Amino acid sequence: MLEELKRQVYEANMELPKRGLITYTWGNVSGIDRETGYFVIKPSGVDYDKLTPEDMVVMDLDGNKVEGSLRPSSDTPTHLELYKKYTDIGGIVHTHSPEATAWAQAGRDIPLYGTTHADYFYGPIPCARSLTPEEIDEAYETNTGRVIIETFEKRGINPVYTPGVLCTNHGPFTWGKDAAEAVHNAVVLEEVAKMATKTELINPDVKPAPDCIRDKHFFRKHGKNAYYGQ
Ligand SMILES: O=C(CO)[C@@H](O)[C@H](O)COP(=O)(O)O
Repeated sequence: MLEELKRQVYEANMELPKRGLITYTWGNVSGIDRETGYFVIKPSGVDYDKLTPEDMVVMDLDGNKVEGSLRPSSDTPTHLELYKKYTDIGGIVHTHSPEATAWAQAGRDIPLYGTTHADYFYGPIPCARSLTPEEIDEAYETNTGRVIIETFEKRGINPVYTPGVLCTNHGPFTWGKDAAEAVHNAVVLEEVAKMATKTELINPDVKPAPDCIRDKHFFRKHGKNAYYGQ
């Protein structure tokens, strides 16, 4: 089932090593078919050079495996929480890309310092709080998804306009209208993280760009209602 979605998700997963975003199996991509409510995700722990479209695992929104001989990614519960909450999201990526993961480990938002950032993210890329020991022991990946949602709700951030987040002590998650766009946003997030690190090294007193740069660049590229087909 969902052979075309499996192919799209497979190809999106294979883009991660091509773009230098992952080492070994440190990452995963999924995509959802909103008609069936099933989503397709990379299997856990499989080397990327051994992956095939047939290896992709099909899950339902109750967290049950619908099809697939392999175990779904260990981050599947995080993808699941985000798909259940945000019906505009069609694809999700998680990586341990080094620049973005360094900001996540530092527990810092990535400030909006320039137009490259503003073209894709309407404001700082938020860093979700670390999980409590109880949350980690209870259900690490599920609670990672819930803390992402908590971060966006508490800070009034629109996940359609800011399609990415850093998870403290872990790494970045990005999303988009489909798996390919989620990967595109993951690549941009890593580049923006790299630029921000260098920006602060060059000028430790640097201030975020004015809101007019954010507004002009983001909405020029995405429009107020064009994002995700809204
Ligand atoms: O953070 C972790 C493990 O600590 C995960 O994100 C893995 O890096 C990816 O695992 P699989 O997708 O292969 O299960």
